[in-house]
Amino acid sequence: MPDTTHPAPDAPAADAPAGAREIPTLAVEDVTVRFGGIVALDAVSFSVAPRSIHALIGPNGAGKSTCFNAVTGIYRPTSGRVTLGDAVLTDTPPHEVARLGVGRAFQNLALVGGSSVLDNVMLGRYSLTKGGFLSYGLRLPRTMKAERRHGERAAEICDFLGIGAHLHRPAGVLSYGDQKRVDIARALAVEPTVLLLDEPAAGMNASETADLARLIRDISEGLSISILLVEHDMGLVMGIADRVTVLDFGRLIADDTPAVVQKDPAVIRAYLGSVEEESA
Ligand SMILES: Nc1ncnc2c1ncn2[C@@H]1O[C@H](COP(=O)(O)OP(=O)(O)OP(=O)(O)O)[C@@H](O)[C@H]1O
Repeated sequence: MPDTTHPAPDAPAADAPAGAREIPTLAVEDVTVRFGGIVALDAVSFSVAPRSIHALIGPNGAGKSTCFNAVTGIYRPTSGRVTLGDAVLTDTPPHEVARLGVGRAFQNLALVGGSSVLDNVMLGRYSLTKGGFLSYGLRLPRTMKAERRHGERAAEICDFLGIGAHLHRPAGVLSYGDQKRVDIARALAVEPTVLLLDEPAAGMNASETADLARLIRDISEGLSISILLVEHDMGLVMGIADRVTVLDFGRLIADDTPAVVQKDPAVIRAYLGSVEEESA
């Protein structure tokens, strides 16, 4: 992936919800999620401080994806709640969660490969419009003016992520690293106050992962938003996170700075245990 060389885009357009960029705390409060007899999350609580890079880690099956899905309203917790400032995300339908300031990039690229980079990023933008996707389909004059403005903003975000040169190319022909950037651009197109990144380094080699670490720092510093990151690459996590929450079998076993978490005996045991299970 190329380095990010462009300055951060200006503050969001006037009709974007993030407005003057007050960044609220994301709080997971005593959240339990059960699937039949499986307790995927067991009374988990932690907070993502405004403008921090916060990692959520744990061995396979620890409950990380379940936690992301609870934050984005895809799963309803059995008990507990998730708040973003005053908004209760767990009372909000999934399609409204983006509008409240939560952007999510996915583990498996969910791009429309045959559509242009710009069109893919604009898909994120439609959640900000009053009429949504349908009003654009009808091509009303007012909506076409708004579409131009949204298109300009989407292009700015792509510039910031170093993919501005590819705006009109089909997303599917880009390198894996650049497709990942398109996915992140689409998540940023909702003008989030918190960006959720689900295993962004999966499938990347060491040099792509180093580029990604720089990109995540650039997003954090340039856009001044919070980032919650699920990631298995410990080098990446420990290198960029301000704080690390560790889950094991659905329970929170550590929540501290990277330096403290790395030395935590419960964390070491959880990871060693998972390695022993895999090799047994
Ligand atoms: N929709 C579901 N139905 C039933 N069980 C589920 C569902 N989603 C997750 N689980 C179970 O909940 C537990 C936590 O799974 P989850 O996918 O959240 O873990 P994870 O930490 O994201 O794992 P990985 O690192 O492998 O992606 C696992 O036991 C999993 O099998």
